[in-house]
Amino acid sequence: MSPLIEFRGVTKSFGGPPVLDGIDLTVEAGEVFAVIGHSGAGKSTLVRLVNALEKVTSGSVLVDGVDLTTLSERGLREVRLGIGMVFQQFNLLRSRTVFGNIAYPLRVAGWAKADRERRVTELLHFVGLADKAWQYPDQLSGGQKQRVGIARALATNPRVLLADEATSALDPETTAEVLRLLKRVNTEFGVTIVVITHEMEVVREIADRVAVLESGRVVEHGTLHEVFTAPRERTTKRFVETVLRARPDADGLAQLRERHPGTLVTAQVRDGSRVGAVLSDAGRHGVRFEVVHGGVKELGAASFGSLTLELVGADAGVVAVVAGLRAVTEVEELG
Ligand SMILES: Nc1ncnc2c1ncn2[C@@H]1O[C@H](COP(=O)(O)OP(=O)(O)OP(=O)(O)O)[C@@H](O)[C@H]1O
Repeated sequence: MSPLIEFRGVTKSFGGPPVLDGIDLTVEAGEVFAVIGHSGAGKSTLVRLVNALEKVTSGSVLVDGVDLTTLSERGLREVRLGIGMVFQQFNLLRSRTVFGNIAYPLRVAGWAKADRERRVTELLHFVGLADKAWQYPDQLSGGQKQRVGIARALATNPRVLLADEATSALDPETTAEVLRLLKRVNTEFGVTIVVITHEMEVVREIADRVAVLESGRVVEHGTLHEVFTAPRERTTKRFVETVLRARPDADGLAQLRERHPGTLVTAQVRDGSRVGAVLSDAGRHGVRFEVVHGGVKELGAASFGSLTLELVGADAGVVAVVAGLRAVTEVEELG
């Protein structure tokens, strides 16, 4: 892979204190890169720098090796042609049909009528809306509108798709559908995707790598696996916990204790961590176990999660099982 988008020491201010402060990030060609952060962290500003809707205050943004600060307005227009954008509120033209919306950027780019029709038809099939070509945006559901938005963004064959909170206006099921479509855009067309979101579930579903933005700074970044399984920063840990409640909180623990007087431990579960093998051996130590909290989710090609277990048996047996678990994964005894 090679860098397609690079932020080098980027600072952006609108006159007051910086909204982005010393951003160094690289998005590789062909990946899905997510930027997660709370409202006001600077996410939208970060993507607007990529298609030069905003200009850096200092530092530089490179797209395909070209420093945007060196380009004329004409040069920037050319770069923008290679970048598609998908919005939270879809931004469709209400007065145009689905077909007309998808064809619009092709008109602007001067495509001939026959080429436009071929391309739009192709895209309508790709996003599964061939039967809606002559409907108007107001006749569509939110998920359908976003599929039109994605088709329109892809019309001119961009190399990069910027999706700014593209699923934030959608319910969870529709969100999953739209994310699957974005993933297909990435795998079938090789389009590099930058996803801006405040939802860790979106990151889990789609991203290869993720950066966590807080008050204009990247506080943590890494592969999906790194960030989910070993988050370092408080903000990141909180985001991860929104996807998977790693261990019971204080109230939950108090309730669990009432029902489960045995030893409570939380064990991390990953592919190949052999937690199951250790537990199936617990009987040999005279220990029974019960899963009382937790969950396991897919993370790219792997699984991750945590299980809180009640272990019941003689002290020596419980100690042996906990030692067995510790030999294969991280274990926390809940006090
Ligand atoms: N054109 C502008 N002029 C002045 N301040 C701006 C401008 N655009 C953004 N800001 C400020 O920059 C900060 C970051 O905004 P930004 O929209 O990038 O954050 P965000 O993480 O995308 O948040 P949200 O999800 O709420 O949009 C905010 O404090 C915002 O008020």
